[in-house]
Amino acid sequence: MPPLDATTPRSDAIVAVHGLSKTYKIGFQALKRVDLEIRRGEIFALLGPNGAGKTTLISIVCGIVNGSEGTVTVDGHDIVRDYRAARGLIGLVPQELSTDAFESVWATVKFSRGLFGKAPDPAHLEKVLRELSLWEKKDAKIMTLSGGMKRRVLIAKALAHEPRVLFLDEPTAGVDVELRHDMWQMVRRLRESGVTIILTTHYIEEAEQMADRIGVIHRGELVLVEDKHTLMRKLGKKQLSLQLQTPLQVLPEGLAEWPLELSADGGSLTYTFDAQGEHTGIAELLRKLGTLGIDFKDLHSSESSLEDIFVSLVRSRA
Ligand SMILES: Nc1ncnc2c1ncn2[C@@H]1O[C@H](COP(=O)(O)OP(=O)(O)OP(=O)(O)O)[C@@H](O)[C@H]1O
Repeated sequence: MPPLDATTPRSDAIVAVHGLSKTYKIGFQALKRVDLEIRRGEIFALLGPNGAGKTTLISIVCGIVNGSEGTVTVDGHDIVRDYRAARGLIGLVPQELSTDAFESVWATVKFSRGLFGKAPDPAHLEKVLRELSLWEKKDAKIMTLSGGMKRRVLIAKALAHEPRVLFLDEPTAGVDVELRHDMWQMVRRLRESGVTIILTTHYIEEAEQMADRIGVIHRGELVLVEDKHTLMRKLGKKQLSLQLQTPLQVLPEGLAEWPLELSADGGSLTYTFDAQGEHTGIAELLRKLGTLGIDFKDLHSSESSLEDIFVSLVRSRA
């Protein structure tokens, strides 16, 4: 099925992926004709269960893995024909640090910039290190840093050559809450400075907090690309819970046609309805309860989270 993306006019795209497939040598197809356009200046979250193909997709765009079919351009530069120009626009924050542990923070970040043939710019590197709260550690050897600091070094390395597009592969996997929030703030600041951000994550909360748009990848297929708020509105459900004055033993017959659930103790009724629908049915339900003599002492409503939506999407395709 093609992704449900009616949202991206072409001229906006800073990364354009068309018909991208990847079959690994062992014959496993990790990506199936993926079409995706990332808009200039957005934060795009790529969600998917383990093994869905997120890292494969990122690795192809960054030139680490070769695609089998299809094209990818970064700001108009084809990643194969025009590799150096395309790669120079990209910063990649991988999951693991593979830098020499005996190097200082400053040396490793300086080296990263040099890799892209950029002229030395100590002022830029200082700015990056300061923004990541690494300036005090600039002379420390990588091996002496905490796990959180090492993560920051990964980001500093990726930003050393002033990329226009930053890929973050599971940026906050295994980091504590404080660092996670610091990272979110940093990502937002980067976006404000005009950098386009693409992140993969298992943490739905991260996508919910950060992303402008969300792509869901499942078994190598991009099954959906949508504006975050539209996604939550479109696929979200709302629930109305009523705390009953007197517990019910069973759901009365008069309510059989309503999508209602009675709690195990009979003390509350939950009504699930389409959050987007014009007609919620709440007024009728409350009238019906009145005529049946069912009184309630409290009521509250809740909306499904992105997590509920994601789980039901992936489940429906299992
Ligand atoms: N070099 C390889 N050779 C063969 N199969 C591979 C190779 N690299 C990845 N795969 C397979 O391709 C599929 C997609 O892997 P990928 O790492 O892209 O998934 P992912 O969505 O990033 O998963 P995770 O969230 O676990 O990191 C997996 O089934 C994986 O086993």
